[in-house]
Amino acid sequence: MNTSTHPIITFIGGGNMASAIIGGLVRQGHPTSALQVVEPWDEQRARLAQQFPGMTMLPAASAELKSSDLVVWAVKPQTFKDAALAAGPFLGDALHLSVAAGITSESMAGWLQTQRIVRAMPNTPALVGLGMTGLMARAAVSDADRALVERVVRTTGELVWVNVESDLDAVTALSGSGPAYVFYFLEAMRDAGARMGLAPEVAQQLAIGTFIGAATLAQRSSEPLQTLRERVTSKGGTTYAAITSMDASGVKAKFADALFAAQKRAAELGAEFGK
Ligand SMILES: NC(=O)C1=CN([C@@H]2O[C@H](COP(=O)(O)OP(=O)(O)OC[C@H]3O[C@@H](n4cnc5c(N)ncnc54)[C@H](OP(=O)(O)O)[C@@H]3O)[C@@H](O)[C@H]2O)C=CC1
Ligand SMILES: O=C(O)[C@@H]1CCC=N1
Repeated sequence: MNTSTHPIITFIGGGNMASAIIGGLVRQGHPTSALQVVEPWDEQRARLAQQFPGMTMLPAASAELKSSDLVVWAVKPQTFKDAALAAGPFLGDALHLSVAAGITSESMAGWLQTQRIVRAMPNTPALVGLGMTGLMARAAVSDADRALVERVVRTTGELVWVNVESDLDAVTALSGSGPAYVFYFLEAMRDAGARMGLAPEVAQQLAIGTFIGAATLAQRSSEPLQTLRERVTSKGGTTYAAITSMDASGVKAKFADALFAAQKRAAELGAEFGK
C-alpha cells in the first residue's frame, strides 16, 4: 500500500461506470494524480483526460500499474477475461473491486491469482452521488480492505453488503439495471400524458417530479409501501381505476418476470464469460 493518505486507484475500462466512480472520488477530494485508467478507446481516453485533468491515462496495461493499491474492474463481462490476463502480471498485490455483471470472484481469482477480491454492483445514479451499490467480499478480504472499498463506493452514494455471492445477480436485476426500469416508466408516463394533450416537456416534468417525490416520501416514511399507496387510492376514485386496470393486466407479475430475466442473464454472463 502506498504511504500517502490517498491510495492509488487504477480503473481497467474507462466507460460509463468508471466515469461515475471517478467523478465521485474527485468530488470528494481524491487527487487525480492518484488515479489511473486503462482504456483502449482513444476518444474515451481524451474525454476522461479533459474531464479529470491529471489522471494517468493508459491505452493498455503496462508497468505503471504496479503501484496500484486498488484495481477497479469496469469492463464488460465479455472482455473481462482478456483484460484480466493482460493486466494481471502488472498488478502486484493490489486489492481488486469488480463492477462487472455476472463474472464471479472465483473466475477472477483464477485469472488474477489472488483472493483479495470484492465484487460490487453499482448503478448509474452514482453519476450524481445518488448511486445504490451492492457489495460482496471473498472470505480472505480483510476488514481494512473492506473499509477502503466502502470509502470509495460511498463517494457515489449508498451501499449494502450481501454475504452470498449469487445474491449479487438479484442486486443486478433490482438496482443495477433498475434505473433503466425507472426511465422506461418515465417514458411511458410522459407519452401517455402527451397523448392526453399535455405538452411532452410538461408531462415529463410531472412524471420525473412524481418519481422523486414518491421515492423521497417512501424513504422518509416509516410506513409500509402499501399504506402509502392506499393513501393515494381514494375509494371509487381515479387511482383506484388505474391500479385496478394494472392489476387486470398483470403488471406486477410481468414486472417480476422482467427482474427474473435480468437475474438469469447475470448468471448466464458469468457462466458464458467466466470460463
Ligand atoms: N452501465 C451500467 O448501468 C452498469 C454497468 N455495470 C457493469 O460495469 C461494467 C462496465 O459497464 P459500462 O461502464 O456501462 O461499459 P462501457 O462500455 O461504457 O465501458 C467499458 C470500457 O472498457 C473498455 N475496454 C474494453 N476492453 C478493455 C480492456 N481490455 N482493457 C481496458 N478497457 C477495456 C471499453 O472500450 P471499447 O468501447 O473500446 O471496447 C469501454 O470504454 C460492465 O461489466 C457492467 O456489467 C454495473 C452496474 C451498472
Ligand atoms: O445491463 C447490464 O448488463 C449492466 C449491468 C447492470 C446495468 N447494466
